[in-house]
Amino acid sequence: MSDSKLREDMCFWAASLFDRGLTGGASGNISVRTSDGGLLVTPTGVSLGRLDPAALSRFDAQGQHIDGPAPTKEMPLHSAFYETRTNAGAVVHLHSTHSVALSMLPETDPEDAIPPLTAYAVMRVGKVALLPFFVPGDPAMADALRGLGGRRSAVLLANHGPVVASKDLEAAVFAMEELEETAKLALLLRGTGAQPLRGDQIAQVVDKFKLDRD
Ligand SMILES: O=C(O)[C@@H](O)C(=O)COP(=O)(O)O
Ligand SMILES: [Zn+2]
Repeated sequence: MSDSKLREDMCFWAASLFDRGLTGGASGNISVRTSDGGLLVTPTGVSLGRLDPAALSRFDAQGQHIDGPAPTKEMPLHSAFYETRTNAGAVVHLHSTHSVALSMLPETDPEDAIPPLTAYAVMRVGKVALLPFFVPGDPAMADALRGLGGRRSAVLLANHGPVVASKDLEAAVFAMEELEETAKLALLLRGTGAQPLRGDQIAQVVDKFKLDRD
């Protein structure tokens, strides 16, 4: 895909996420792989609702900032995803309300923070690891992600928000939407005795769609 189409897509999806209230203020950030192996990255401190396609940060394939404004402070986290999941084509981080709420509940399983409530969540999101709280921009967050060895395409940062990597930007946005909807369902169903999918049901979905889920 051309650089200009990627820029347009980033601004389109960023505005769509912002307009739907999935992240507010200047929160959240997005990066996308370019055809030359570099990255286009949202600038720090800018609302996802007001991105300018001509004002995105650009990195070369060696990870050097080559033009555009200063990138998101979460660049180490985005880089850690690309390092450990070599087929990742996009990374999206938001402060979506229900996911943030779930990250703070004592019963949230750090190994499986977004419960497998529906087949679509299993297909789009997979198992989500809960990472501890870090101050935004702390490179230690990237080290914690590296510690997962690329086994997870989505993580939930405690008291902060979700981060998703996927093959391209549209897939990352779809996964993020499903992660947030599943977190919302989990909160709605809290204390009702509602059951997530059983292991054998998850295995059927994994088998049919040839997914990775360990
Ligand atoms: O929570 C934070 O401060 C960051 O993780 C964030 O969401 C926005 O930071 P920038 O991308 O540096 O604007
Ligand atoms: Zn954030």
